[in-house]
Amino acid sequence: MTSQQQNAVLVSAPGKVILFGEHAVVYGKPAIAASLGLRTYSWIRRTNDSNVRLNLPDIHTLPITWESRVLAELAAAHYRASDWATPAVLTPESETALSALIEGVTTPAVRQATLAFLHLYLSICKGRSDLDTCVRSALPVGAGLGSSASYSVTIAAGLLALGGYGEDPALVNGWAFMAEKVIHGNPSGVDNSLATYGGAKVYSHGKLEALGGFGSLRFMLTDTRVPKNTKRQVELVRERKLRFPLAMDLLIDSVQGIVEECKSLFLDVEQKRVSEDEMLTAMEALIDMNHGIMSACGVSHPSLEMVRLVTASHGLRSKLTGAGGGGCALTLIRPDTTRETLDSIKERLHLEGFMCFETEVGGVGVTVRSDPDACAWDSFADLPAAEWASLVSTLDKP
Ligand SMILES: Nc1ncnc2c1ncn2[C@@H]1O[C@H](COP(=O)(O)OP(=O)(O)O)[C@@H](O)[C@H]1O
Ligand SMILES: C[C@@](O)(CCOP(=O)(O)O)CC(=O)O
Ligand SMILES: [Mg+2]
Repeated sequence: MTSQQQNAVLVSAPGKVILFGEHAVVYGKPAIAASLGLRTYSWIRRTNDSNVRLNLPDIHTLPITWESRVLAELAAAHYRASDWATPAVLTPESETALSALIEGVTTPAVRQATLAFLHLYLSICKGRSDLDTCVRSALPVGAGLGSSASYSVTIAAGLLALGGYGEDPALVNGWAFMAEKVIHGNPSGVDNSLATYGGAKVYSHGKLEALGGFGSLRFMLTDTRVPKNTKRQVELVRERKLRFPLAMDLLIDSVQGIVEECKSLFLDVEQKRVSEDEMLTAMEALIDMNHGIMSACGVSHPSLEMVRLVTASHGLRSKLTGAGGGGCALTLIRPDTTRETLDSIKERLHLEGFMCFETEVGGVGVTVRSDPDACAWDSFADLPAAEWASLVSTLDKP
């Protein structure tokens, strides 16, 4: 633990893209995922105004403010036994107590984010610090790119650093997982692990293993802008699994097979047993198979099928990525795909109201800065989107 408390921190953490294994990973199967170049930024500073303020300009216009005294009383009543060094889940009793603090907040997205923040603040800071927190993301929120996990990681890392409890990634990841539980219900842990550690990895049972080969692939992401909620999507799969266990267990096992096939493909390329071209063709088949299984699990959406259709008409393969039901699709770009082809795919998808982008994968995980320049961001919340994007693009270059 670095014992020095900070007055202000600027924390950032990446979103993620899942290549294979979403949903099945909730049932203990491995998943292949990588961090994204798009990140969430949390700016947290101490104040002496007897308040705790949370500003979430991406999803809520006004900051939400609590008196620190009220939070300290709540911490004494419900968080007495909790300890910053031991990540703990939000209990139903504490949730009821916290809900009373956000009675006026009716939007589910804002409630989930606020509850997650309060749980971390009360566990780690125990209501003892007056704080201003502002979170802004370059990621689309609720689109399958792990915004909830990068949000959780930045809050956890920021509160731990501000309290002088150091920057231990395992601890940050542990608390972020608890915040993800507040937002998702039953997360696998893949998203918060990627947001904490970054890179291109295989995630299995809480552990990450580096995966060579992934970084050399090129992808396009398409945000269908159809809103989805991960908690609901995970529940849908669970309901279907309860209703049809014999069929669903086999589908979930097949996803594990796809992940294993992908791992061995990367190995084959590394050891020159297959050519790059053969690997890409096989990868395309795996993308089709994984998407088909997700569709059979009930988590596709007509908008995602539209992305598949449009990209397939230009010879490219796509699958949903993340929880599905809307959100993003991932398209594998072949090295011989021309700029004109990509432009015409994007043009066609824009006509559907979708947004396409290409971004780096495999960059750094969470970073915490406490230098005055980075932290004196008084206009953090108010900068117009374009200026804000150009400011953050200068930070966290891997
Ligand atoms: N920048 C942000 N500001 C406030 N809340 C956020 C932000 N990013 C994520 N969240 C929280 O995470 C939720 C989205 O999580 P989720 O449904 O898992 O989608 P995803 O993780 O795929 O973006 C939001 O509804 C909100 O509660
Ligand atoms: C569906 C799932 O596998 C990934 C969810 O990712 P996202 O919240 O849609 O970015 C759930 C999980 O792993 O916790
Ligand atoms: Mg999420």
